[in-house]
Amino acid sequence: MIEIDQITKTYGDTTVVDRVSMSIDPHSITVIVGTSGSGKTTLLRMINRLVEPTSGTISIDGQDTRSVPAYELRRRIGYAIQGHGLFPHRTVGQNIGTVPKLLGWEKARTEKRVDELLDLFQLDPGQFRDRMPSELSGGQQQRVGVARALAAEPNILLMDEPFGALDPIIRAKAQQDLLDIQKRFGTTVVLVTHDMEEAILLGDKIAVMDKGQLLQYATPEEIIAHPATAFVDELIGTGERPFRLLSLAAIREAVEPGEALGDAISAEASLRDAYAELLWSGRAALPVEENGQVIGRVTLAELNRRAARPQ
Ligand SMILES: Nc1ncnc2c1ncn2[C@@H]1O[C@H](COP(=O)(O)OP(=O)(O)OP(=O)(O)O)[C@@H](O)[C@H]1O
Repeated sequence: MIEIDQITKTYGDTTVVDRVSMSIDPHSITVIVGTSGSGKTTLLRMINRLVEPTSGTISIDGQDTRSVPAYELRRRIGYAIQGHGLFPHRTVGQNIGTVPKLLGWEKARTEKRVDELLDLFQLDPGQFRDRMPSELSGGQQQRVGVARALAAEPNILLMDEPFGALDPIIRAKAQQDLLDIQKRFGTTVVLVTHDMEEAILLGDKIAVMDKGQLLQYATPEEIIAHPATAFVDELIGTGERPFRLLSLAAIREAVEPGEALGDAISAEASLRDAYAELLWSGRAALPVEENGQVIGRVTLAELNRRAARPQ
């Protein structure tokens, strides 16, 4: 559990983070979203003390972070940033092994971990371990950046616009990777983005910041249904609300018994995907398949119901 209590950062007369309090549950993904300059990065960096708070406290599992040397905190907490921040003159393997080396892991253990992470991110170790960062594509560099942040098996991973520089297809893949990895290791992830779509896709909880203040901290469903202020509403995009609700759930959750005509859709796709397919194909229902078997259908009527404002 990360407990942020009345945390404030001022530079001269300017308050960039203003008495923010929030509790972050372990094993969850929390997304901090807001416009440029709202204080997201500053808030994130106060968690690992890359930025020292002016006042307020942050504790991790009950321990005040000020009681731990900053360098030790930063070895314990993974940190990945936009543009990956890899060391240009070190190989991929050396980059990923940075923190294990600082922690004094034995060479064999570090090498094993490096190869394991490369495998996990679908980069063949034999092919990629000894390359320099400049010999990788942007998407590959970004994966190495996240692998490096995960190298010492941190319980907490901080990510600052990690997917900002990626094209839409690689970005969708990287987001899915993150969801899979988070599920597999149970890492507590705190991620900064200015993209509400990404926040809704990834976040168990979303923290909306504006001008240094935390306007709302709630589940995506709650934020879409009951935005705390006009600014939060604007950030969600009024015209997008029904589609955002539909994109939160998989088709599996709305399957009902019965038949439908035409090509089936995967139960893993989102309700938003089902809605698009229903409109595009002019059907009132789609067959739904899972593991190659039709398991029922999803109907336009049910999606209309689910896209309406929650009561
Ligand atoms: N070291 C610093 N000295 C003075 N002002 C700073 C410093 N670091 C950040 N700021 C100011 O604090 C405010 C918040 O910055 P921060 O980087 O936290 O915002 P952000 O929400 O992450 O923005 P972006 O999405 O553009 O990265 C900005 O107005 C910025 O200019």
